[in-house]
Amino acid sequence: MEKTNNREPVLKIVDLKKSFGDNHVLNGFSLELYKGESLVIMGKSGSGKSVMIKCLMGLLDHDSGLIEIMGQDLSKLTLSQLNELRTQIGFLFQGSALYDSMTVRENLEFPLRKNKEKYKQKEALVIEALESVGLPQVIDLMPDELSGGMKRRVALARAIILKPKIIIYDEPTTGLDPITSKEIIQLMRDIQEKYGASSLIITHDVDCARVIANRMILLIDGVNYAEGSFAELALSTDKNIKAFFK
Ligand SMILES: Nc1ncnc2c1ncn2[C@@H]1O[C@H](COP(=O)(O)OP(=O)(O)OP(=O)(O)O)[C@@H](O)[C@H]1O
Repeated sequence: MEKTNNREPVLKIVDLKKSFGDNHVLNGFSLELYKGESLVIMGKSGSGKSVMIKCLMGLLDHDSGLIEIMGQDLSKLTLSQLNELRTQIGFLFQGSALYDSMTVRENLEFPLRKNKEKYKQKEALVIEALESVGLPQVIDLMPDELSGGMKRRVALARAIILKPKIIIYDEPTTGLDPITSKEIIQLMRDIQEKYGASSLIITHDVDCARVIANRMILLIDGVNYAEGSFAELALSTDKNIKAFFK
């Protein structure tokens, strides 16, 4: 049974630990993501952000700790339950990650292929998702006919096509110029509003964090080094925190 309400997190990580041999990447990382919230995670390169995402998507086994998605303990799910849960999570991969040999339409149909009901409505769903990102006209183009910003929009359309309750953004503005970055950030806000989803955003981009974050966590040495609003963290005098806001 779904236990989501405003006070119960849609996503909960408690004391997550993950090592690769002597490389202790996550040493007790925790987070709670609430309904309708945008939570930004910032951490240096190599601090374990991708490892954390892989653990919470069930793509990598964690050593210890709890991961709960919409009230369901990930470690207790069968593969088919896990796959079902994954359909409720939209994922914007670093660098868009569209399939180059498929048209935009085929890229967007891809997440629908395992759901017979949704697949029947694929035309309407593809058009709706493309309209949400302002690009209905590119439906029959190939990815290499699109600009970087358009590719990111199409990738975002693919991430939301199943109307997910949680959207995970991995470096959503990386590789984009400042104006296109602003457009993508605005789009993320529009989508948050339209779909009422909760967003987990991994980013190095301070401007992105400033605009989008309701709350932030700084990940250092595999733990939550600091948490707070953008304004609270940006005013900190701690040198490790200040380093993020230079
Ligand atoms: N499958 C793996 N096997 C061994 N070590 C790994 C594996 N995946 C990640 N690591 C190690 O875990 C650490 C964290 O890597 P991770 O990719 O999570 O960093 P990140 O914070 O996402 O970095 P970036 O911002 O550059 O993407 C690194 O030291 C990396 O070498």
